[in-house]
Amino acid sequence: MLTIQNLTISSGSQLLVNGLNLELRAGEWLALAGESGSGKTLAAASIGGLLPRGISYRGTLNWKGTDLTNLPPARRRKLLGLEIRYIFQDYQGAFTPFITIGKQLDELLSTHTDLDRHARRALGIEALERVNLPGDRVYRSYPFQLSGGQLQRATIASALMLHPALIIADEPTTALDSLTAQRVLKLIAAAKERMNTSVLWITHDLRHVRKYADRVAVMCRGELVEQGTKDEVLYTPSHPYTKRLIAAIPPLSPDAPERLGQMPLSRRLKEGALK
Ligand SMILES: Nc1ncnc2c1ncn2[C@@H]1O[C@H](COP(=O)(O)OP(=O)(O)OP(=O)(O)O)[C@@H](O)[C@H]1O
Repeated sequence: MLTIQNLTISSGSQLLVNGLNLELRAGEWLALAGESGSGKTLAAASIGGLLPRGISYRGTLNWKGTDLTNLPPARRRKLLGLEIRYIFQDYQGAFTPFITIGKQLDELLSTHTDLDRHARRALGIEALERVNLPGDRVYRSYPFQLSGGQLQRATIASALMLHPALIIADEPTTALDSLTAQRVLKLIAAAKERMNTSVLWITHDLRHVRKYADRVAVMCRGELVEQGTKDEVLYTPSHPYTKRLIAAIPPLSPDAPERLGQMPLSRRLKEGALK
């Protein structure tokens, strides 16, 4: 479905991502993990043509047989409205501040569908209710009237509303408290089940990976150092960097750090340090 081959991203002479190869299948949740600065965000941004100014790339990006590197702007806008949707860590910037959530959902629907005003409103409210928000009220609200967690759920409602084939989620839970983060993960997992949506989940936190991902790819300093099924990467990591990343996962229970720290890695994982 999505194939990335030999993706190289640079800023002037500085190489930021080096020869990345990745494949994402329909209905699959791929976690792209790695420490801050390892190139995850840039790799994900290149898929939608969203690289910052001054950053260039080469390589092959293929989406369902379409070459993403040479898309005309109108086709790219349509692709990003309908088929591939991003969810970012900075959900505060996802909506324009002084336009109601409803109007912004309505604009998206009127751009990409032929639905009439009533059907668009109903669909917008339904999308908000699917992410457990009080649909009618949030539809009439301005972004600044919502809490951080509500706003992130509204961005997810917007991203899922048109049943995209791929969600690219760039650390969407980092700024949320852990309960809200769990809720967001569950919402995306439910959408994956319901609509066979593929998920590219960018994270530096491997704790969430065990529960939700099918496969894991690990980046270090711009290079892919390891990829495989979740179990392969988490339980039998082969690269020293992956081993360090897993060893650095904080234990879940505050009263058990020493006990967990003394356990062999495989047992720590099984005991839930990665839930
Ligand atoms: N606009 C830019 N201009 C120059 N260098 C950049 C730019 N954006 C990112 N970089 C550099 O590219 C490298 C990869 O950055 P990227 O944001 O992809 O990392 P990341 O793995 O997503 O990190 P994080 O988890 O902190 O988001 C870093 O060294 C970063 O400093």
